[in-house]
Amino acid sequence: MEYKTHVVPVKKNIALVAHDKKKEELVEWALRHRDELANHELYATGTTGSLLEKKLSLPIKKFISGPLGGDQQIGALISESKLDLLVFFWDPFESQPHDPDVKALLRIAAVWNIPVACNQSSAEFMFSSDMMGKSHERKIPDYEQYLKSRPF
Ligand SMILES: O=C(CO)COP(=O)(O)O
Repeated sequence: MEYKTHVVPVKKNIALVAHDKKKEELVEWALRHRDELANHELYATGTTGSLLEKKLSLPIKKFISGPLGGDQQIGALISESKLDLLVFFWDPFESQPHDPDVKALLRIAAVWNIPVACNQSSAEFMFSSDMMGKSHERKIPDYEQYLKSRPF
């Protein structure tokens, strides 16, 4: 795969997602980082977004609920380079009816090389990075080159 450079702005597009038994942890983390979150554009799956909006009193662009396709909507934005960070507290102890969608979201985040925080400590690391407060660069797949490399 050939890569090219994508410039991520200071004001980042951040997706926030948590499975039901992880929602409390995400809310607790988000409340501690409310001031930083307020500097960015926030996105979330339906239920997570409604809960965070209530607790944080910050505007959040809400997709539909995860089991109905919200993970896939977030994945679609990642593949268009419209999301810069993913905070996804997924539940390692519960299988989900939409496990294939969860796996697909994590895969597409890896393909497009976006930082993913899967729990409180990785989210702490992410938000303590000095990259949070400035523009930075990220390598993303070069789609034009990819097409040229196809044998058809
Ligand atoms: O299921 C989810 C992520 O896989 C989250 O969906 P909700 O935010 O709607 O609960």
